Amino acid sequence: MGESGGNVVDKNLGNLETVRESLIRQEDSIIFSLIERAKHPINSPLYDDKKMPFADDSSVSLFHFFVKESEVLQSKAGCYTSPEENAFFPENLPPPLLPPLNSTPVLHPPGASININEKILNLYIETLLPLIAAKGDDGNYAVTAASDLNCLQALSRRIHFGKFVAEVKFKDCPEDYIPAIRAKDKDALMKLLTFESVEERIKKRVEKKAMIFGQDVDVQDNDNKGNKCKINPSVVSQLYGDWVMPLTKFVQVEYLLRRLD
Ligand SMILES: C=C(O[C@@H]1C=C(C(=O)O)C=C[C@H]1O)C(=O)O
Repeated sequence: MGESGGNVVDKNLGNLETVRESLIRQEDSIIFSLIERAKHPINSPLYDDKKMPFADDSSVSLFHFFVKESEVLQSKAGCYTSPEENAFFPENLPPPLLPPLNSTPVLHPPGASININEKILNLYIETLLPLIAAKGDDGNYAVTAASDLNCLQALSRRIHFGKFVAEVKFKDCPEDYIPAIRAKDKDALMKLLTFESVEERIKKRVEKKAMIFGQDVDVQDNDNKGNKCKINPSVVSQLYGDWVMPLTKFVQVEYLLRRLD
């Protein structure tokens, strides 16, 4: 679960720089999880609700079953008491078995419950998987599902971190945001919170990280040029540009719209 480096939950929120540092650290988690997933081919029967009927519930895929049951366990262990974690199947999750830690909530409650995991899940299966996993079937379905869960949780954590980014931006300059929030002007909010130069730097950095993290390392070979990458670095840059950053900004806008409730 969460390892966003400098947990923002029970410290004060810090500033935009601290929040951005956490996003940078989360890039590593996302890229490593994608590299792990790329070890296996797509394994499409895993996602098919008709190919793997279960005795208890024949209408869900093994993937769905794996994610849902993992979240049941994680919920009992208290994972979803953290505002950084959002479940993919939040309905009817069991309560934590341990008493909650005392922490001061950082997020404004109406925006804290924003959850766009359904969108993330669909995009992951429909769009991202075919870009990072080769065609084919190696039969390792359960291991593949565990790997999917890691990718999904890393992506979800990063995208929903937009709530913390938005909170910091709002606190820094409430006078800029309040008129746009009152007017429910999504375009104006999007403009206020967007920093194009930061986004360009992120796309370049994740591409470079994917190239470095995805190399084979040989002790005798100092020059890794020509090494094949385990995931295509330009796909990671595309993933961030077309998807991760737009969704993080979507979360930021949704959060800000509820900021004065
Ligand atoms: C997260 C931020 O807000 C926006 C979204 C970004 C992202 O998702 O990485 C990057 C820059 C901003 O346009 C930020 O300002 O750091």
